Amino acid sequence: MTIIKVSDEQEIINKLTSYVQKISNDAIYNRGNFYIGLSGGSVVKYLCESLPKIDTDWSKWTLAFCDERVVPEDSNDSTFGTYKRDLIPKTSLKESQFVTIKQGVSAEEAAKDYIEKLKKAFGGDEFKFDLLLLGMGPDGHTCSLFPGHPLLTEASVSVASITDSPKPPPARITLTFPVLNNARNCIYAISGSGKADMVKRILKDKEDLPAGRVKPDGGSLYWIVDEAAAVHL
Ligand SMILES: O=C(O)[C@H](O)[C@@H](O)[C@H](O)[C@H](O)COP(=O)(O)O
Repeated sequence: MTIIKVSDEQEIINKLTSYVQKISNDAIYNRGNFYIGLSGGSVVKYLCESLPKIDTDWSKWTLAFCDERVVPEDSNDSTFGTYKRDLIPKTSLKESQFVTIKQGVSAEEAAKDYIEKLKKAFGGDEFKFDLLLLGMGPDGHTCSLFPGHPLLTEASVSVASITDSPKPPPARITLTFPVLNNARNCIYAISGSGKADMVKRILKDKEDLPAGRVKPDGGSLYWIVDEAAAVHL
């Protein structure tokens, strides 16, 4: 694991630009494509600033979601909806390059459908992402994997549904830990004093919290943390 302390959010954005550029171009050079998993929350604004600065072959990108809210795409709560509005226009990405959730169905149905969509995208049932971009909530959750929730030990499915998310909206789908820990690279982008306690508990005290359970087998893990969030490290 590599902890990268930066001064502020702008530096988080700059670091994301350089890391995602290197990882994406390595993937495209070595395998001809790049599979990235996107999160919601504050990481969205970082990525909508950093990704358009990248020099890459956008046509080789497949973009999926580490988790997604089960809401209409035009809802302000839709993670894809936000990337569609704030990222796509700044790049040559097409909507069809995004693996999006089925609309108008239950969270359970959306999760099952998402597995089928990922199988098509990856050409098989091993979902090995080149990069997952992750956030962490103040309670130590990541994706839609929350402390004390039964999904923390879910390993029989790659994508699970939740209808009691402590973070609204309640209905979501989420990648499960076997997929997260099968990634080649995972990057957390974390900022603000509101995360400082949890950053300390996970990175310094080694407490067992969901965001700390992301340890990609044979992959690389980076925590990009600004000064305010890293104050106790
Ligand atoms: O859809 C979501 O809500 C996210 O995927 C979620 O896991 C997010 O990354 C964390 O809640 C951190 O969000 P903040 O960075 O906004 O605190």
